[in-house]
Amino acid sequence: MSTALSPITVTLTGAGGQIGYAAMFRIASGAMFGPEQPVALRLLEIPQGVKGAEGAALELVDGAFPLLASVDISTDPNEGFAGANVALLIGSRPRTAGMERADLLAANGAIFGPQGRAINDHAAADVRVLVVGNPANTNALIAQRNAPDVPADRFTAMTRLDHNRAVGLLAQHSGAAVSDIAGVTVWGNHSTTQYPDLSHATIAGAPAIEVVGEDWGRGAFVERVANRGAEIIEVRGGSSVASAASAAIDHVRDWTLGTGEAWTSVSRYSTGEYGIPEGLIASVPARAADGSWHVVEGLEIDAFSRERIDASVAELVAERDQVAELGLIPPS
Ligand SMILES: NC(=O)c1ccc[n+]([C@@H]2O[C@H](COP(=O)([O-])OP(=O)(O)OC[C@H]3O[C@@H](n4cnc5c(N)ncnc54)[C@H](O)[C@@H]3O)[C@@H](O)[C@H]2O)c1
Ligand SMILES: O=C(O)C[C@H](O)C(=O)O
Repeated sequence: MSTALSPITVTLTGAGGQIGYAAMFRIASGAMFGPEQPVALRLLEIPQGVKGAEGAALELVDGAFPLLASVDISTDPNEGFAGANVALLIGSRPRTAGMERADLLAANGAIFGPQGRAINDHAAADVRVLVVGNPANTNALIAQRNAPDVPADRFTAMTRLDHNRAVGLLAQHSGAAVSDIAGVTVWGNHSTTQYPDLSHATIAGAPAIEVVGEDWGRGAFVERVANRGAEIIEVRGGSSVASAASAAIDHVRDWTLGTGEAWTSVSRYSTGEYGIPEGLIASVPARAADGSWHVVEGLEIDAFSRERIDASVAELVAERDQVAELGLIPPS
């Protein structure tokens, strides 16, 4: 199919890895921007991962995707982010045996600092960044703080997978359809301190917490969603891949095309909403319109929710302070 629209350039880091592989074919097929919008893919890897990206690029050719305008592979962030409209930062340094949290943050700082600078200097003026690689929120903070010329609200981290998990598990538990569920929020960090909150959620218009009961809705449900990543690792023998790629596509699609009245969960640059310190990349309820996220404001937060949100935000503050001590973000 030929079309008059010019391609949107999407740069994927970690393109030779699992999530990159699962994401790129769906992006090429139109799942991210719709069935009319061509895409140009830029695959950014490190030398050890480049063969995986090359293999995927061969398969992209074999997919004969009508919307796929081009595929380029690079190991140089300055080249890989050149002209990027959307940057999916998936590649990161996983925690290995014996590694302390500070070592993990330092190793990722060495990735996300330079990538932030490359985005700052070479991406398109409208660039939108989604960080998937863990620890996603603090990696996004590092990238954002190293990109002073890019508006801060263009940097986001992925809590859409947590949001989708919450919606999926709520549907499964209640027997409702996913499409009947609204108003779920995941607050805080993409970690086990996150708070999947049903206080404002509805199932077919009825308050979710009344349908499922407070014991489950504020007990087992919260723990299951927060620990779902570990559950997947235990059952699959590896961390979530297709659901993570799908959530990344949902996040960017909503950001670009809008959510309408429904809200979702996005880790975005805080401007102080709900008492979250300014400058943290924290998960909040948000709608998207005209290419921007808008925090859903005015939700009532009861004592239980306040405590859970504060605990997750405290973890983000601690991570921020650690990367500041390591010199990975410039002083504020
Ligand atoms: N936020 C979320 O909800 C969520 C969900 C699932 C996984 N994750 C995280 O996503 C990340 C990727 O997962 P995966 O399963 O694809 O891992 P993977 O190991 O299969 O792939 C990672 C790829 O990143 C590449 N890479 C490493 N450093 C890079 C750099 N500086 N530039 C470009 N590429 C680089 C590696 O070579 C590798 O090919 C992990 O950190 C994982 O923990 C996040
Ligand atoms: O939990 C993990 O370590 C992987 C990933 O962040 C996930 O949520 O599946």
